Amino acid sequence: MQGAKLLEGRVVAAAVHERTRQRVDQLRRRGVEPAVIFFRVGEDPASELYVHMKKKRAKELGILSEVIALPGSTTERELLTRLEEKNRDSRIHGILVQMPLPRQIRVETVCQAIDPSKDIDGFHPINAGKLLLGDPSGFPPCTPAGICEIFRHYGLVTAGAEVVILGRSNIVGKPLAALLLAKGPQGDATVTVLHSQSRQIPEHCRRADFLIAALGRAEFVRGDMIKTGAVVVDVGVTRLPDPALPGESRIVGDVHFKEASQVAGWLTPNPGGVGPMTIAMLLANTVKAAECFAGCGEG
Ligand SMILES: Nc1nc(=O)c2c([nH]1)NC[C@@H]1CN(c3ccc(C(=O)N[C@@H](CCC(=O)O)C(=O)O)cc3)C=[N+]21
Repeated sequence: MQGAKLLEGRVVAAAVHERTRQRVDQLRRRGVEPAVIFFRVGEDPASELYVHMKKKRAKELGILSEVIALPGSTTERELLTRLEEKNRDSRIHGILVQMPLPRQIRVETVCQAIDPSKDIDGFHPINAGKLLLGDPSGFPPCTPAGICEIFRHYGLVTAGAEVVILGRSNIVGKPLAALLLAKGPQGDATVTVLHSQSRQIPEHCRRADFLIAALGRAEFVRGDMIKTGAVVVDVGVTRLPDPALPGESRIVGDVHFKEASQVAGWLTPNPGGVGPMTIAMLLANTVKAAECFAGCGEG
């Protein structure tokens, strides 16, 4: 057995972007200019890169975007004041606050401060609740939604399958479990969520028809933890110094790619897998917010 087929997030993301661009054009014909605000607090090279990529993509799709970069010393109150301004601004359809945030700013407070109808990350408790209840009017979190979109694109059906998720974060593990439990061809799964206190992790993993690694530990998933022919999705992003290029870093996922590619049936590359999907779903959510605002939503 060798040579897992690649789940090319970059290709799927391009298809999502194309549909988003058509929706932007439709909105513009009706006089609505979709617009998004990206808040960034403090100096973090990775955050700067991510926000830059989001802004560049938004521009390509005809979505207006503005980056508000605040100093690392910004207080929670100051950030909330800036958020409230944008909540009230009817020209703005989407608001994102880039994570991670400096210590003095609480993530929960910030997530609750964003108007749920502009919460394109899907982090507000209202949107988290809608997700859990299967109410499609909310915003699904972008990384989990992107993973389901990859499955849909490649015709991979999770209905009835054993899905094992490694990691229980509020951003990936928990919302992904909710999406995969929902009714539908990219749902209806038997979901197991593993975490740092779980026992017999390799045994659980070996039972998985779909294995999603989102725990943030470099190359945690080895070949012997994967069922032959399984679908393996690597969400992890650990930056390690690149031995080949001194001073540079390289991305290492949560999956040992080489070993996994000998056993898995399908595998996401990393980079080029889940990452581009996160941005694609973020901009799709922005357009959904603008459509809802304009009263022409697709639901
Ligand atoms: N409020 C908030 N929402 C987010 O969605 C959010 C966030 N904060 N904080 C950080 C994480 C991370 N994230 C990524 C987006 C794109 C790539 C991506 O496109 N990565 C490229 C590689 C880029 C590179 O070279 O580093 C790839 O995987 O091919 C990765 C990671 C969004 N995040």
